[in-house]
Amino acid sequence: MNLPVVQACLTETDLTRIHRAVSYVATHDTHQVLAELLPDLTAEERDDVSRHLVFDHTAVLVFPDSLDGLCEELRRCGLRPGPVTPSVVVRERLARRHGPVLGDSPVGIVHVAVDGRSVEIFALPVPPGSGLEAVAEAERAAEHEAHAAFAVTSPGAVVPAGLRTLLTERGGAAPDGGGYNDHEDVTVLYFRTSDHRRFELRLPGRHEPLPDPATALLGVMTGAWATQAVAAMAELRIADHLADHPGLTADTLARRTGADPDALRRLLRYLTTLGLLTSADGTYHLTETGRPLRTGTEFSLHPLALLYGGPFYDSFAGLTHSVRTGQEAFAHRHGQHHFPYFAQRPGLGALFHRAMAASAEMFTPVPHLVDFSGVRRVIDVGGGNGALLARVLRAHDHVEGVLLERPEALEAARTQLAAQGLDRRCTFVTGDFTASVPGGGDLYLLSRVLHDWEDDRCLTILRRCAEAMRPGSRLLVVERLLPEREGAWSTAVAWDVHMLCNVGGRERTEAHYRHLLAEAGFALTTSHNLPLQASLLHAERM
Ligand SMILES: C[S@@+](CC[C@H](N)C(=O)[O-])C[C@H]1O[C@@H](n2cnc3c(N)ncnc32)[C@H](O)[C@@H]1O
Repeated sequence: MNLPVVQACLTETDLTRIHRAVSYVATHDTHQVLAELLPDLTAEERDDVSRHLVFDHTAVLVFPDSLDGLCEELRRCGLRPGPVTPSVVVRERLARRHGPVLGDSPVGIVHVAVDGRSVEIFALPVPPGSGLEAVAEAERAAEHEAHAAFAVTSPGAVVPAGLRTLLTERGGAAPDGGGYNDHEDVTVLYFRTSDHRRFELRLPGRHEPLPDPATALLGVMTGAWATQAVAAMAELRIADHLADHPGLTADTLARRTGADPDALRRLLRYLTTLGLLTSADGTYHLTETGRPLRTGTEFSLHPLALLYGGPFYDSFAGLTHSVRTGQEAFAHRHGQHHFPYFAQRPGLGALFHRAMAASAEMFTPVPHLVDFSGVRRVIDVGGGNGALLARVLRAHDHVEGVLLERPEALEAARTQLAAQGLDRRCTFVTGDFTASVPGGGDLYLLSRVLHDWEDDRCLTILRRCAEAMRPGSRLLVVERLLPEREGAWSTAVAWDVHMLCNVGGRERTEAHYRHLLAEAGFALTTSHNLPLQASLLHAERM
């Protein structure tokens, strides 16, 4: 007997993609999908998130001969398709990507139930001779419409707002459109993970849409304006005025800072939207974010605001030059590397050292993370204004210090340590760490030095240290570490571009430092997290 010939409506590839989606839904729970999509969230954060949402479905776009044929074929495979409904959103997205070739071809949606969840199958019919084969091929390769979807289970506005913040700021996901669907009374928000996978949040009710792509991009593009607004706030010492007299009006502030009242009011309004000030009834107050711009406080960010809005800002305009050539734009723009440039301009040099001290909070735990019992002498190589060495000497009375620096920086260090009564326990040495490093230390410090240089120069500095050290003596490295996973969020990623553009150095992963240290004769033993996303690497001279 001849069996009826069943005409396949889906290609083998599309059928496999549907089966893969079904098996994914059947074998993954909310936790597993979150872990796959957002590996940067901690386990606690994922637990928190999964209290407010559940994994609902995955989606796949296929290209059957016809929508009826698709449902028949799904049934033949043992799947139970629901009714086909038209998909306006996916049709529009396809039309945007492929233009008029799409004509008025419909796009259907059909859901297949899988263990209480579902697979959402979008289908663009591609009958033979329709001319849509190239569209199908391109879409299969790019998988633009594939996504995982979570249904948010907590009603109200608070949870969705918190989820958005956590997913974008901690999870590294980027908003990718969405909108309100009034048939279902659901708001759908799309996100892209850092490795470009797409997921969707389905929120019951109407919620603020995420910024449209152009608005989001404009926000990024105008970041330089924010840098300058903060620098102007620093130059005018607005934070000091408002800290001394909270609730000043723009007119009073203008009189006290010598500014134009209308222009200042406009600046203050912008700073308010940036979160540095609040305003009520025409009076202004500092926020917690604005407070570190006060001068004369420990860890004041005032000098850093001036530096980032000043010479480093100018050279950031040459970032494309840096990217084309691999050379720092600072030297291209100012004619010299920043160390000699600042050295010839004492005001700028002093500003640089004060700016480095602004982040000295990262050093606070260092004296307690290391065993100093057998340490008599600590050598701080490129010690800047001595902020780290001072903390070590203050915490450990029996330790004496040696600070190696360029001549112009040594005075700042001497003054700092003298102000704390520590200069008698410290020797100040002028020198060049690429030529030699003082011997006789039990412990060596290299804080925020290696990130200033490319690998070759780092190896030279590390080898000079190794030559000065006895086998078994220790080296501590303080740096911001790049995340090992490409695409993961970290402040080090932005600073790496700053190092490229302004300094000619780079930020590195822990593995990169381990490799450099090994090349120079050190074994990296442990690492600790420090405040401000810095790390302390412990290495031993082999
Ligand atoms: C980024 S700062 C870090 C300062 C300090 N260790 C800290 O963490 O605050 C780098 C320091 O290296 C010093 N430096 C640069 N080239 C040097 C050289 N060839 N020899 C000694 N010190 C140098 C600079 O003067 C600067 O103070």
